[in-house]
Amino acid sequence: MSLILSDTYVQLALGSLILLISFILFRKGNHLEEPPLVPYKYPIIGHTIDYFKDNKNFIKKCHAEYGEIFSLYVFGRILTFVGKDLSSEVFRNHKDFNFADATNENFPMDHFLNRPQRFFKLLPKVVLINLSGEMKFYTERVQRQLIISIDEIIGNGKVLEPPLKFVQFIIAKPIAATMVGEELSNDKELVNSFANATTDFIPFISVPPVLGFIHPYLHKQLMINMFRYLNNPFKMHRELIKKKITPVIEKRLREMKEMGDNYVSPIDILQRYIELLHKDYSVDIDVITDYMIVTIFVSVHTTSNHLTFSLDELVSNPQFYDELLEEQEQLYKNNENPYYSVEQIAKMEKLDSFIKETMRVNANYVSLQHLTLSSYFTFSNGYQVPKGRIVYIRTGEIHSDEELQGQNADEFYAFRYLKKNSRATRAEKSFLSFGLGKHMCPGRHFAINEIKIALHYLLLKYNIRKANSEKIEPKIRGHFKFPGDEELIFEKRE
Ligand code: HEM
Repeated sequence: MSLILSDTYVQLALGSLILLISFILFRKGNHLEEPPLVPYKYPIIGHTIDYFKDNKNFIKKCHAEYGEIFSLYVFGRILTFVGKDLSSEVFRNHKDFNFADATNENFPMDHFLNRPQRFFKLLPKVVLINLSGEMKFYTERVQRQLIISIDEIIGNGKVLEPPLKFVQFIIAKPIAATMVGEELSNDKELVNSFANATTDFIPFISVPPVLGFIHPYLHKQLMINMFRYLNNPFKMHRELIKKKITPVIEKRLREMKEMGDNYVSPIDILQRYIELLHKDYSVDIDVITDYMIVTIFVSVHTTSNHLTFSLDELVSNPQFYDELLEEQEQLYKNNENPYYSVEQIAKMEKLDSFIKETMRVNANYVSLQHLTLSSYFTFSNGYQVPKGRIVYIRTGEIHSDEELQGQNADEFYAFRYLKKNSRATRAEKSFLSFGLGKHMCPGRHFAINEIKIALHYLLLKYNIRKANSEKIEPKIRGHFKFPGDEELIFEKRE
């Protein structure tokens, strides 16, 4: 028997038979009322080329022809897309759909770090309670560090090209001060790793999932192996972060043990992780390092991107510049203290509306992918999706819908949200840049405050302009939007 099985042809035949049976069983087992699958010309390739070539117009066309919910065949996988009528059902039913699990399919961070799935479950709570919930402790520190980093990076004036590269450094220092304390945030090597750790991941995210044409699992395995075995600058950042935080963690644990109830806890996210994860004053430093890495990953690049988008919109829409500047000058004049309080920052209402409008128009056309967790899910219009299906939200369409956004939704209007009780951090089904529902971004209060403060100081200190008269357009890669690379000119104001 073993002799027969060892024959390559017999093995191949058996393998094919198993595949065929599984395929038939899969087809037979799926009695669901699935959303329409948009027809495609080329087998295997499906809609992949149209989807990546001109995502916005292709999705628009499919919506016009197939309605609120439809499916496409992209990189060997059926993906379902929903718009303004059904998206809230995805966010509301968080036991049926999960964003982190869908992200994990293409970008398995837990695997990269050799951790089991959902290892970092403390993270959203820590961010919500200890960062966004305790903003008053961080506001002054963020301003102090932003002023220093703006001075270090732009000084008496500079041309930033591409701007995002510089903005990452401006943003990384105050985030480092919040995560690991102000003393460590003076360490240039550490801040460099905070600034670049995420960007150094981008080559991995950008690998086109061609193996997905055979099976999505193969692409995931390729990414994990590339990450683990190829020369990888991200590992260098991780080692550096570990080296820098280790003595601080050890010192803090020693003092916590010695001083007991008299220990005055430093206020930063590192301390929170130490307190939550230590056992008898001993902690696995690799676990804390990985928590730090994931926290950097969700915070630095997202905030830098949106600050850069804001600068691009500021110079591309000069009609709003003077009014935005005036608000900042008023606030500055009326401030009697060296730094602003959370309440004073809340008064930057025009700036808040401007940032929200920037986020609205620069959202990815489709985003917020959610993996279907339950055996199937039935939408209110009767269509069903099976377990394992990734459902995308047509965010761009929702963000440019006149019924939801008001008049001229395709134009940039900086004061769209002014006096409408519609802050950038508010949960609204018409504004999805921070997601919605149970998993809505818990760091949004911190992020918006940091972007506001950075813009406030930049507007006061510099005349900001672009080199030519054309509007700076975002770079589009498939369904992703990135800030443009065009130079931004910062001239010191008198
Ligand atoms: C402008 C900057 C930011 C943007 C646009 C952004 C956007 C998002 C989005 C779209 C989600 C998914 C929400 C969903 O599942 O519905 C998310 C989740 C998350 N964000 Fe942010 N984010 C930003 C900044 C930050 C910052 C500064 C932090 C923390 C320091 C942070 C921490 C998190 C965490 C922990 C989650 C996971 C929440 C969960 O799974 O329950 N984010 N963010």
